[in-house]
Amino acid sequence: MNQANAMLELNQVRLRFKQQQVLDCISLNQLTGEINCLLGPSGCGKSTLLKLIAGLIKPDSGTISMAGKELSSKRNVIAPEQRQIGMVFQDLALFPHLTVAENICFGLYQQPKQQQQQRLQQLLELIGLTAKAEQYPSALSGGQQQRVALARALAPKPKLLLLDEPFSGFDSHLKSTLVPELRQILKHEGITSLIVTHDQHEAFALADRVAVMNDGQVHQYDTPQQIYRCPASAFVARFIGSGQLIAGKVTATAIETALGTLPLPSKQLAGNSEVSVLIRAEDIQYDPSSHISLPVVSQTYCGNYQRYQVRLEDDHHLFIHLATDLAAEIEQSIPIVIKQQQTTLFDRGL
Ligand SMILES: Nc1ncnc2c1ncn2[C@@H]1O[C@H](COP(=O)(O)OP(=O)(O)OP(=O)(O)O)[C@@H](O)[C@H]1O
Repeated sequence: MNQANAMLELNQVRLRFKQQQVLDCISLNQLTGEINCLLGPSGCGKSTLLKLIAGLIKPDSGTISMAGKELSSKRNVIAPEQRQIGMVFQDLALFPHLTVAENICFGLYQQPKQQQQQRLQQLLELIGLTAKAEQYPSALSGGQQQRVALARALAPKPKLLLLDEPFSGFDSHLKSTLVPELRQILKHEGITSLIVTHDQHEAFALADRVAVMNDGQVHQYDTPQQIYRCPASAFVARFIGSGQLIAGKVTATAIETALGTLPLPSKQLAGNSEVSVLIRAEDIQYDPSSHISLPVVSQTYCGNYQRYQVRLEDDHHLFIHLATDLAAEIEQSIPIVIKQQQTTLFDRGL
């Protein structure tokens, strides 16, 4: 990684709230112009980390730097308003008594009027709301308000933009258009952005790199492709793509599992014969010629596929996705094969 090109650097950042270690040794290195996401379950520390970067909270130890300049450390904390960091919070908080144009120009008051107008027109065009410039927020849809909040944060050209769950409260249909739109706007502006989300699909669609967090720690910081293909921990494997772990036994030539024999991975766990094997629902296929047949415990119709919960020999349950025309009943056995491109193993019990 090119350190000279880093916009945001977090080095071993730690924070406790009373007895709870909320952030534990967080190190990240975000490049200029990159979009990164903090992804993790509720309560893992994502928003707290954003507040530390914004300067609203001070770390117990570690350092936060932006463009090579130290922003926060035990001895030194630069005030939030002096950080050149833009923020969009969950509740958007547009000023209801100001028009769209006035909201967007809010952070530009120190600039000459003509410059303000130029930036305003540029941003209105970018967010596709030129016709709404004189409207008040109450006359806009949720998606339009979200775009205005984004334009307001982008207006002063911050060095870094922090967005906390920018799509919370939006339905999945609206999200599917807003998410790629947001990425396009951020890339067009070239603004380094860090976005908090608990939604994997959102993170994968938005980010160049994703930091997967749990219990105040970053488990993996990598591209969406690497995180999906090569999860660094059992937590990441389960959290991303609804991965499931089943028991496996390593022999000299293969891995024996309840779903059959799988090839040995290129990278093995040292000296461990009892392992957990990552299985994704989409890697399992219906095959009438298979000698492995698993009884159905429950089924859910999901439109373009059917989600079955099946029982393994060791009584553990597994989810598989099969074509909707199969229509298997409860306790009926389904013959399946596993088609994995690669085998991913973890220590048993993780
Ligand atoms: N001011 C505070 N005082 C004490 N504990 C706090 C405070 N703020 C957050 N916490 C605790 O810190 C942990 C992390 O909270 P945080 O809001 O950062 O999580 P999150 O990952 O953003 O969750 P969510 O996705 O639900 O917003 C939680 O256990 C929370 O209860």
